[in-house]
Amino acid sequence: MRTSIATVSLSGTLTEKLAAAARAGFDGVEIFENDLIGSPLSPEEIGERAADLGLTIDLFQPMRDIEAVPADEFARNLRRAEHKFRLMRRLGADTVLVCSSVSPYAVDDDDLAAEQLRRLADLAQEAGVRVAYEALAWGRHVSTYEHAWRIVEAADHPALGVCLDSFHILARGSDVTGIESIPGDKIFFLQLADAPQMALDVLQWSRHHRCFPGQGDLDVAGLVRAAVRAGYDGPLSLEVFNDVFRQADAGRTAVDARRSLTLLHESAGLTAPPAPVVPTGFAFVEIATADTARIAPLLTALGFSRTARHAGKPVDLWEQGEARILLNTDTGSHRPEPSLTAVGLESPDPAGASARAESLLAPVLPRRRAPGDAPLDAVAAPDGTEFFFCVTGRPAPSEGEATDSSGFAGSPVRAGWTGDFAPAPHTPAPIGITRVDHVALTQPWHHFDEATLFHRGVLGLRPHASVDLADPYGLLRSRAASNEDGTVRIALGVGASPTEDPARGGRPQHVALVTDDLVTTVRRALAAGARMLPVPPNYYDDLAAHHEFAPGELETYRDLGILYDRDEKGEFRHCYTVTTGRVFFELVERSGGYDGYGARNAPVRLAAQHALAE
Ligand SMILES: O=C(O)c1ccc(O)c(O)c1
Ligand SMILES: [Mg+2]
Repeated sequence: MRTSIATVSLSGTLTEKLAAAARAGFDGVEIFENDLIGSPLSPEEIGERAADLGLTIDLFQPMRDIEAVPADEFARNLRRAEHKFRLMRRLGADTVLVCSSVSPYAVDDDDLAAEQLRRLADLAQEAGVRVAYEALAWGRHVSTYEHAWRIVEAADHPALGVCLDSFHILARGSDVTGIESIPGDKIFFLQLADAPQMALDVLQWSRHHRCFPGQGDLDVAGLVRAAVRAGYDGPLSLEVFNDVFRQADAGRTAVDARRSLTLLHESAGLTAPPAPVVPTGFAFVEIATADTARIAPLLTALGFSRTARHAGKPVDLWEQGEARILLNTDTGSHRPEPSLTAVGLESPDPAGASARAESLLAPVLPRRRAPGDAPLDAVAAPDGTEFFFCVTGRPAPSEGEATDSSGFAGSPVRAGWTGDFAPAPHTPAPIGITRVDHVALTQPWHHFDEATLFHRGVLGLRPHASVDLADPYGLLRSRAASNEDGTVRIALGVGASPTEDPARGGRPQHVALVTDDLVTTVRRALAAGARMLPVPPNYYDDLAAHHEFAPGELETYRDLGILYDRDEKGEFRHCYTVTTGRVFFELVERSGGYDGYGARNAPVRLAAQHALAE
């Protein structure tokens, strides 16, 4: 279906908003009156600008407090409407949105509302425009779509229909199946917005916390399906009032919005992008550092060995079990401190994953690869982290196929990305780490919703509930996304962080590593010289109040700085290294199907990191 976006959803001047919407691939826009009033361009010039950009003006809005008012008030409203209808002709907009009245003069009289809307529609018809009546969830007497439709049906005028807005409908918990009994040609417009579930006054909720479909908790796709079944064939238009988007870069927001609509088309059973490809594990985590000496000793103490070096680039592969870390010293001058720059995801279909990413407007990265390297498909996430779709340990090609000088088969059938690496002599000294558990990526505060949608839509992960974690200097919001069996887990965090140091390039990220026996692994790490994060004794007093431990168990945890959590399924033991540059490591032991991340311990960890950074 055609796509549209309300100018209120984007930041900037009207011309900036139009340009951003067009660049992101929208077909049309809803023009908010305030954007027009504040523009130096005449209505004709705005219409021309939109047309030059290939955008239609699908809606002009809003007109307020029109209906069910005393006669003298209504006469003034008609005068105002006449003026606006002329403006719409100059602009080239043929539909106007009329919100249900919030006026103190409005009376609870459906017959009067229908009669006055009919007279408004007469005037609109003369001016060659149509009126779409929308029930605001906080309308004085009309606050549901069913009620708005009863009035429109009674008015029975060809230039009068309803505007359905998913926020107003779903925020009130209305049943959307009633939409199917509205004739499709009387649904003049469909506005779409999602929102996180909040126990908030509905007006405040609507004006500040709307988000793009797929970023909140409302079933926007179900509503779209109902409207399509009713026969609606107009644009799917995003109308998102959001404090963050009002400040963010309009170009980026428009791309995020357009991605949301593509995913909405998919979940509503309309057109679908290439199918999602769910990753099946971590292939590698890449840390960039100008100087490997900054991080190599820690990796060694954690039991990693440098097993291979890239044939053509200054990149070392460090391995232990199935945990693989790339140390990349090709950082340029802007990233001297160790930082987490890329994640390799095991993909059953890298080309398919890349095709989906591209159709969802994810920035597909230039290959920057030498001829002969294994092809790697990669995209940039909203925080700049590069995600590679790869296959590790692809079976060696059969006898007789061409091999290159390194002994590996030539492209395209070669041993996956590891085929680009030449083995390095090493003596393994593992300490029990088996694989990567999760990667924690801190997000720029104004890209959190975008990042959630990206990880779900582009990477094929399922987002979990968002949790708020107390930090001595603020609140950290964290939201994990994972595949079904938990072999890929990414924790997205945003908010103040005690160890944030802009001079070092931002907040720390971390890599969590799995061990089946944390106590033994930590002892070995400490013996090998790893510096672990000290945990205050008060934490263990508190732990003793909450749980019973075997004799000596709690003391062991206290000695080693191990944190503990339990859920209905199992137990979680974890601890942290100190931070190096922008990176630290977590060691985790999950047992019995524990599915969380130790959220209750996060405030202690954040405080401990802060204490150390002082
Ligand atoms: O918040 C408002 O006033 C408002 C205005 C126009 C809309 O379409 C809407 O959904 C809300
Ligand atoms: Mg609306």
